[in-house]
Amino acid sequence: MTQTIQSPVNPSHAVFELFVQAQTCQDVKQHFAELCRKLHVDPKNSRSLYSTIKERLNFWKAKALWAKLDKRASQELYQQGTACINNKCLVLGAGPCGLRTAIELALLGAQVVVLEKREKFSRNNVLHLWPFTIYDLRELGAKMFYGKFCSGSLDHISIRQLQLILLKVCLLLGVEVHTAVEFQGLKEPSGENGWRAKIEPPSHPAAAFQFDVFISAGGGRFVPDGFQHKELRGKLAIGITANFINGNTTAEAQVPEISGVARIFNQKFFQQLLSQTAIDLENIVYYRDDTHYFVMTAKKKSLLERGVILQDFNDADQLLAPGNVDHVALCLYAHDAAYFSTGGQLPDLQFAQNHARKPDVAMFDFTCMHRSENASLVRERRGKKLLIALVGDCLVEPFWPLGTGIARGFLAAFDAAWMVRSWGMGVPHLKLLAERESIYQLLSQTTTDNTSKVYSKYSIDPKTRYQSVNLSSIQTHQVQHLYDADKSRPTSTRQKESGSRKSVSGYEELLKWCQKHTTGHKNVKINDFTQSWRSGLALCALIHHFQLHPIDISSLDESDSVHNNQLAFKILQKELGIPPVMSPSGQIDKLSMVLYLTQIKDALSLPPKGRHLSLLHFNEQSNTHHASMPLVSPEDRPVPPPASVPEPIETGIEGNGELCYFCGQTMYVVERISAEAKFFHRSCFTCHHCGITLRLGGYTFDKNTGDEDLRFLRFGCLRVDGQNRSFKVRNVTFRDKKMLTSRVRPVFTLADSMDALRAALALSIVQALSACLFLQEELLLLAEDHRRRTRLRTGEVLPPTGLACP
Ligand SMILES: NC(=O)C1=CN([C@@H]2O[C@H](COP(=O)(O)OP(=O)(O)OC[C@H]3O[C@@H](n4cnc5c(N)ncnc54)[C@H](OP(=O)(O)O)[C@@H]3O)[C@@H](O)[C@H]2O)C=CC1
Repeated sequence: MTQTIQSPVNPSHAVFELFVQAQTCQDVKQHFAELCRKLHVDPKNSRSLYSTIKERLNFWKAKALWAKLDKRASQELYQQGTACINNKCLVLGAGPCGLRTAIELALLGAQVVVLEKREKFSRNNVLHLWPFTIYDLRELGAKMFYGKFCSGSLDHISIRQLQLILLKVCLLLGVEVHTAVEFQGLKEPSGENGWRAKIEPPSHPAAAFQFDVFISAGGGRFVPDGFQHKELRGKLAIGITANFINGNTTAEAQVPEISGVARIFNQKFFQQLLSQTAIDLENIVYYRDDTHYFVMTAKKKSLLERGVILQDFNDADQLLAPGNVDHVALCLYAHDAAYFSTGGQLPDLQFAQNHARKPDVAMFDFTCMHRSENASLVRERRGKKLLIALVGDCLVEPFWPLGTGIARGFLAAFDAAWMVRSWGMGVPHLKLLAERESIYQLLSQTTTDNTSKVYSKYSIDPKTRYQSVNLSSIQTHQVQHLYDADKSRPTSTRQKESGSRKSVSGYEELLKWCQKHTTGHKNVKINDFTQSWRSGLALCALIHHFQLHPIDISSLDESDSVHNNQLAFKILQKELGIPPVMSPSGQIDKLSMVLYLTQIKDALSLPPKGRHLSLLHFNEQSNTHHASMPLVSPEDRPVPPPASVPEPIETGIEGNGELCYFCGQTMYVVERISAEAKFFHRSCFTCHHCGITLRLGGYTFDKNTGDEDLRFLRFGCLRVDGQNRSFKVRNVTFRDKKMLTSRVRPVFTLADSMDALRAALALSIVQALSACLFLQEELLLLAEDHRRRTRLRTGEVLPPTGLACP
């Protein structure tokens, strides 16, 4: 029976009010349970919960919230809450990202259960919000739940408040949120049961929940089984966070916030701080929220001098181990820094309490970032498939000083929900994995500038958020390893155990494939990945065998390796879209060659229409060659050539046509790096002053300010004896003016190289892996470097200079 409640004295209105205003996780859950009781709603009926509450709670204040939630729920892609009607999702972690994902899954119509091991929401630390997150949260009713939400120019919120807002929305949408429940692993299907979770306490009802989607949002240190996390550690940078009680007095409200002051912008401030307090900082931020929140980067030397760190160690873990930190001295350090930086306007600074009821001050090494190699996988046991996806810090830990954490966390939450939608709608698992990984490639590059500004159009559809997104940059054959159908052991274990064995067999397999498809060609004998390819004839033989382009192979001169290689590189780039990875005249690097040949093999193993489009440019002449081909098995048989005239291959243009900024010579993918929108050989990136090889992120630069075209850049070492060096202008001109202003190029570089990286990873060859990890490190540094320079230009706070140094 429908019960409509309109009286202003209706008790359910009062309970609703209590629910809206509740300021602890327990209160929120308790008032929500009470609201359900008052409205005679069974909270277990998750799918109809929201509509029933809405129907029965006809309260003006609630209606304003319903209007917002209805607006979001009316987006077509949710299909009126039926897109995932048959899916059951378990979300690990009730941090902001887990809860935000849960909301989207509920809107898609899935049954959603969230597990959180903490009993309380107690994190005072404050998160920087990008404009789209502010818009998104407003549209979910944030302002109603938390009146102070982003008022005025505020663009931050405490983690605790954010969790409370999202928890309230979750509960209204029928999400079950269980706190004080720890996820301990997945239980494989057995008997009639599907996938379940092993949890603590084991008797908790959530242990019986069977699901087909598992979202891991357990934070930065949580690595679900089957995923590989990569750690990127920069030069030591010690972060300190401190929260002080906000008495919300008028005097406190007048103290200006510090959205970020970095040493390089205010030398005087930091020098005075040092001389008056012996505190040496790289930067400091102050936000006034539920608490007075300070976060700063401190120099090790000053921490040692003030007795915060007891003993000096090179290893960061040892250095910051609890036993090596004097907590009282740390509190004093944070207090003095906060007091000084607010000009003494907060005279009565008292620490707020953390979850352990201790002064809320923490010190950590925040240069260490974790990032998952992939965003998703599908596991199948006993015919039951489970989609697993990562979101939030569990997927990519943010580089703290950039304030990107929650924005990228929400983007990943939307992306994961988009994948679950495809899953619910029956998209083949390899296709949705490939799409998810394609989108994941963009995540670390996202900024407020390169994401859409039309926030009102944001949805879980990636195209509404990313300005340019290629949903198929990763193809299904590249994600086969993310489909784990092994019945006995998890992927991670198998990978660890068989890594090296697979590498060896991977080499052999590739070698055999090359031998098989080049037999019968004069002067071609393949028995390794270096010497056998030197003359270029082996590559030409492969091209000839597969009839990628007509080559008169008998006319090629074995001694003219440069010409032969140039010819092969051009054809392979044109016909298969595979760029050369080395110079036609240079040394052959085994790893590069393996990578190159694997890409060729992969491309040629695809059905003809899956190859590069330009395969269509075969002609009758190719047929002639076909007749003279050696015999091949049916599955290897060359593609029947369509009729058209092949474009002539100019061998005079080398490689992919990019020239090094410094030496002007051609660059190949593996030897190319970039800084300040300039591209150059790794070996050419040297200090102008002393000639030492520079690392990405570990350099400084200056430009000739008198030159309007910014034509001359000088690069050099970061520091010598504490002083920035001065450099003479390097007299180099650009060949391509487009390079001068293009700030987007590093992003393309990243994407290009990530493709190469993924191809190499697919090889599962140990050498390839280690080299690629190195490459990825460089790429991450490159991305940070790019952001760093952007922030430098826009005058925002910068991380300390040492941060970007590898
Ligand atoms: N100090 C700071 O300022 C921090 C900021 N953040 C920021 O918060 C934002 C959101 O982060 P998000 O990705 O949601 O991650 P969070 O760390 O906020 O949330 C993850 C939650 O999952 C819990 N959890 C971990 N393992 C388990 C388990 N096995 N079973 C049940 N619960 C578990 C964690 O508890 P527990 O924490 O006890 O492990 C935590 O409460 C990001 O912007 C991030 O950068 C995140 C962490 C710290």
